[in-house]
Amino acid sequence: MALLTFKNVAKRYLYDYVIKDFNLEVGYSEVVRLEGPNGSGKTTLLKLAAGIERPSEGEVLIEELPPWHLESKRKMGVVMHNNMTYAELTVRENLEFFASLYGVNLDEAMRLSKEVGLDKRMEQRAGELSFGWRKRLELVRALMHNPKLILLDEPFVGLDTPGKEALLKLLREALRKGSTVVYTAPVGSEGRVSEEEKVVRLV
Ligand SMILES: Nc1ncnc2c1ncn2[C@@H]1O[C@H](COP(=O)(O)OP(=O)(O)OP(=O)(O)O)[C@@H](O)[C@H]1O
Repeated sequence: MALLTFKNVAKRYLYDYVIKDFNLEVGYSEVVRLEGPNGSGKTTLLKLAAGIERPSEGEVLIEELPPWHLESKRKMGVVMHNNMTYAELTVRENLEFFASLYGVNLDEAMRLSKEVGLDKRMEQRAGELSFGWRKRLELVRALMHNPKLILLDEPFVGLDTPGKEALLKLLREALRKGSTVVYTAPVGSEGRVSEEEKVVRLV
């Protein structure tokens, strides 16, 4: 059984098809890079995998269930362009809130925070963090429950070298533990999650 399956998937908004007849099987401990120009449907594919959007045709599955199923949601960690952490809460409050939401111990969030240097910013409000530090917080928020499937929309965009290194540190650790990573990247852009990643080109 694959971890993530797209079976003859199409997505259209009104009459315009963004995705047509898309098929992909992603296995365990794999890294898949969805690469394509602006507007090719990368974000749409991630939204379909995350259950944020439903396909117009075909089927998306996380193991054997649709991605909007609660059991599927528990298996995934998602970082899109919009932040899911709360601007008005401090870093610590956000982590406490999401840990209770996921029903996990705060220890893992604290450990991950330390790995990327967020431990020194615990009392800062999330809304006051710079782009790169907010991204680190989003990543810790997405990884604290050890998801099997990590979905990231253009994770390298806007990060400086230390930011990219922090991102790769956490992702490589998750991969070693058996997680799968699916991420999008603008065509020709730099930054790779893994040497052995599978590249899916969109047009
Ligand atoms: N909610 C929506 N309603 C209508 N059209 C949409 C909607 N969301 C996306 N689209 C259209 O779908 C197409 C693909 O968008 P998508 O964001 O998936 O592309 P992308 O490859 O991620 O692009 P980028 O690299 O610019 O982020 C675009 O033409 C976009 O205008």
